[in-house]
Amino acid sequence: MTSSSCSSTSRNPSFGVRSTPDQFPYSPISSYSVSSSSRKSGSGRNPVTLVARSIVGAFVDCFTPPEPDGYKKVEDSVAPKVSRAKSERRGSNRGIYSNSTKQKGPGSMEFTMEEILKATRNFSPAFKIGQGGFGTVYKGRLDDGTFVAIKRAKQSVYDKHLGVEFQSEIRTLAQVEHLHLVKFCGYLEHGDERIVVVEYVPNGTLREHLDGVHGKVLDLAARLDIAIDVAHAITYLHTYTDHPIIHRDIKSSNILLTEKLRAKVTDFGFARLAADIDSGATHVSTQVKGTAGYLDPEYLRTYQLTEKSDVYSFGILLVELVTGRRPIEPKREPRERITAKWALKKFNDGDAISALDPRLQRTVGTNLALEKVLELALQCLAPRRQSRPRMWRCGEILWSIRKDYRELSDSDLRSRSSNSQTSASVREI
Ligand SMILES: Nc1ncnc2c1ncn2[C@@H]1O[C@H](COP(=O)(O)OP(=O)(O)OP(=O)(O)O)[C@@H](O)[C@H]1O
Repeated sequence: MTSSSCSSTSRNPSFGVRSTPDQFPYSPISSYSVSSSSRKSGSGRNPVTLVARSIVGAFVDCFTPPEPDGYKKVEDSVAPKVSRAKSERRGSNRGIYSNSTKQKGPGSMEFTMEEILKATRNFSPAFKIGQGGFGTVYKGRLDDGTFVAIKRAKQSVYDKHLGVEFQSEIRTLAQVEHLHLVKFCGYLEHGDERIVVVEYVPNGTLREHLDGVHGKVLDLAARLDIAIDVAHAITYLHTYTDHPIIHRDIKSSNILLTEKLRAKVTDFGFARLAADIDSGATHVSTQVKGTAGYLDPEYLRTYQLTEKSDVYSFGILLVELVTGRRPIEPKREPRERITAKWALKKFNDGDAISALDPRLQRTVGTNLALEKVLELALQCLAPRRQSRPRMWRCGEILWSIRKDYRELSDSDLRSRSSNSQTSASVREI
């Protein structure tokens, strides 16, 4: 098998591909419930209320004013330089990916420049599908007919990070395989060129769908499916063998959708193996990375990176899913600018429904699911990481929310159809 394939069997065994792609080490539990009445009372005794209050405070304390577009990457800005020891450790990996291993053997994941140029028609602008922090993204077609996304690093990324980020993304992508993570197809390191080839996911990003770019509004059932897919993908990363992987940049523009509106998490540029992070005696990360609006305030304060930082970003994503709004909306009136703070205050006041995306239909099932999703978001956004649930637990809770939502929607549908049958027979009489 050559690199011109994006099937899982093309993996180079030396990367240690996991053999169980979509295993999910737990079963759904339907015992999760929300008592909206106790929350409404605002007595302050309900732990959820207490957490809500401290979260609202934390948003005020920790919020960093956004760049004009509200979505600028935070990169290296507050962080000390990578230690020499760390750079050297990373440098020692170069042999795996560098041009010195240019001979392509069976099972190689290294593409040739010719293959890339052919697939993108010489990086034709007509094949360009996106632009991100890493560089330009092209849609390409391999010789076997497979469509792929070809991510070409911009020069500044290469200059600034000396390929570290590239190698980080390659190392991570090559090790993971899960139905809801974009599949890695291969890479190219050639002179100043750094290129990653991944599975092409055809239906745009979650953010585009929430913005209505693709026409049809995502209904709540699809949004719950997406939340569950993402929870499963991150659980997989966090429970990855002995070395949990922390994604570090969970956000709606990093969730790609398939034609069936199922999610695939992408952009491992910032991902780190927990072993990498914790290799120093201090357990302190050397670089703060992520996207404004999604960043864990405790990570910002302490530089300590754990899986719970992804849980925090996931909490922001949950709020985005039910409100439809971006995490930061600079054009809104001040009390609505930080979406999570605004929505959780509504929830805390017993008025969650007014935070619901206005394009979603208001039904009993929708209201209940909305409340439960916001309660979960509240837990994910707890200021102290110890109070946040683990990612697998988020998956379980969401599974249960979806189950209840489906049951309520079905019974709603049944009662509507029996009502319409009754009125039809009344008319006949
Ligand atoms: N695998 C893919 N399949 C289809 N389209 C993709 C794929 N990967 C990226 N894209 C498109 O290219 C765009 C840019 O992707 P990229 O991951 O480089 O940047 P980003 O996540 O949007 O931004 P940043 O890197 O700054 O976080 C995406 O928004 C998406 O439209």
